[in-house]
Amino acid sequence: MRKVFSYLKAYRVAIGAALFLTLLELGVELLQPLIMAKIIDDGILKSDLSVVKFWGIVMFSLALAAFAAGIANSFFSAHVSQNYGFDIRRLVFEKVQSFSFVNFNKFPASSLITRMTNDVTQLQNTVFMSLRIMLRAPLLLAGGVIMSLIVNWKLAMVLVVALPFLLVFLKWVLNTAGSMFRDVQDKLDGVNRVMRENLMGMRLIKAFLRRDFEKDRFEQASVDLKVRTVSSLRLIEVSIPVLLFVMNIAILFILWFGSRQVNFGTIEVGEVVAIVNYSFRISSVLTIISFIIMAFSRAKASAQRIGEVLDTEVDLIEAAGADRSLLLKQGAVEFKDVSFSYPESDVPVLKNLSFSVKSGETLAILGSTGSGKTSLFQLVPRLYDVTAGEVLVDGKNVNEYPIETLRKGIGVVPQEAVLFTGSISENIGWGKEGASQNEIISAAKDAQIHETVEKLPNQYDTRVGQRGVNLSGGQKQRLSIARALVRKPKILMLDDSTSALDLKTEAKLLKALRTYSCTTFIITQKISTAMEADRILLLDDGAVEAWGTHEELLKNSPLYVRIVQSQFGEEDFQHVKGFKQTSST
Ligand SMILES: Nc1ncnc2c1ncn2[C@@H]1O[C@H](COP(=O)(O)OP(=O)(O)OP(=O)(O)O)[C@@H](O)[C@H]1O
Repeated sequence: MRKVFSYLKAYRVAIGAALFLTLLELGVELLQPLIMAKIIDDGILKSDLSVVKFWGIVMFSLALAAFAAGIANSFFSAHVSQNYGFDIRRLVFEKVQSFSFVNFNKFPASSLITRMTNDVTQLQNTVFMSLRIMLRAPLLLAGGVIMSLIVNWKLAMVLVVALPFLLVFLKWVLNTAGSMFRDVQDKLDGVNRVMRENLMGMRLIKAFLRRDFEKDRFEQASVDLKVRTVSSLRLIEVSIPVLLFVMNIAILFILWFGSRQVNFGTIEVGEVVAIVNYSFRISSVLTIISFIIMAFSRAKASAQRIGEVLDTEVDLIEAAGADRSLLLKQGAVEFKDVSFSYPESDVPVLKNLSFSVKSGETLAILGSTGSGKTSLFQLVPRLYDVTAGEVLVDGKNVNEYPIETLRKGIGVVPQEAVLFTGSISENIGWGKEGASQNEIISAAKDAQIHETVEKLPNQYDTRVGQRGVNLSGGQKQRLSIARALVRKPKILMLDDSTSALDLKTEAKLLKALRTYSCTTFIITQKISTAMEADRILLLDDGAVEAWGTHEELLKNSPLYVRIVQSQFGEEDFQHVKGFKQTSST
């Protein structure tokens, strides 16, 4: 938490200015009752109008100065709080960008969004409030007591006795409210999670008629948030009457003692008025302090949550000795006895895989669902690290490459096409920083999406709706492929990315890919696609069932033969066998 607040150091000058102006305002506020006492005792009670006039003008001038100081303070406070919020949001965003998937598992997306938005706003508001009033309130409290002691120490002892009780009580409220607001922020994560899932799955919810079910789910999350918020606020609300009750009793004492002393002639009326005035100011300050406590408790919880993100150790890091000069030149890939299990599970997903793909070759990966195809993909660009064995690119372990170099040379097309809000052009160009329009169009042509884009109302400037809502599945897939092609990767990895394409379009795409000097991995379920590859890797339950050319697999792998038969039927199977044998001779 301390670390989160330490980023305020960058604004120490503006903070200093804001605090100085607060002190100015505070000084005026503390002087006012004294001047008032002077006007009453030396002016009104002695019927001396010149004293009333003089001190009246002084009081007015001071009020003007305090007004100007207040405005300037607001300016500095807003400057510091907004910039600080901006910095924290950027830091959290950058940190999240560096997260590995293991880190992501610790923080659900909805929670990260709340931390980057609501939690940062809480901090921002608290910093603003601190610079405006948080310092002023305790100082006014202490100043009020000191000034009362100066006016008449005997009478002011009432305040000296009452205040320690109040301060202990306030500390208890602060600690208790802190943990309660932590719960509130966690419940807010819950509401965001349900909301996010609903917005993303709206089509499914409508198609499955699950509106009422989702409504109940949302209501439950909302009720949880409301209950927690109400109980936290209630604590603060209850604290205000307690504070005021104690202070009112203290004021009654002051009036009772004061009036007796006035009768005995040991104290001036103005002095009693001044101390009562200070007491009322202290009462109002205590109310403000309750609200400050609320803000601070919330900020404390938010700072903890932001601190958790910033302090997270990114476990997938560049090796200390990564060779910065290393370049990914050929794109040859070799798996050497690779085993892998996801970090939070002991179940091996890939078992002792060994195979290699020469530069420029195409490898098709086949296997039943859950056999580990996507997991295998993730090891090449180091989205995960192997548990055992080695993944080599151009003969070097992937760990030896700077992560940026490695990933720059790889074009990944994920199973589910991910598009961003923006134009078609921007979505394709996203794959390569500074891609020219010609490069974008050329990639689109090879990905077989150019003709489709040309028919759109604004061609390449057509906006892609949220997550590509205005595009078909096949169009989204081809845009994703274009995005990977535009970076002219040395290794291209297509994760079942042609599943929504018709056979003719797919054939054209595969032909275009041959013109790229890159090593290509294609996860596919279709034998017709696999047959186009130089080699095929057949995975079964995370292990290599077979690896080789189509013909070799037909000879050596009964499982491959069964898959071919199931997709082509016995008659066409003979044809497929013959066709491939003929074409290879
Ligand atoms: N993030 C994860 N954490 C833990 N286990 C996972 C994770 N992702 C996948 N798995 C498990 O790893 C195994 C292999 O999954 P993977 O996605 O690699 O299979 P796949 O062959 O690509 O499947 P499909 O063809 O259905 O896409 C599965 O049993 C799956 O449950």
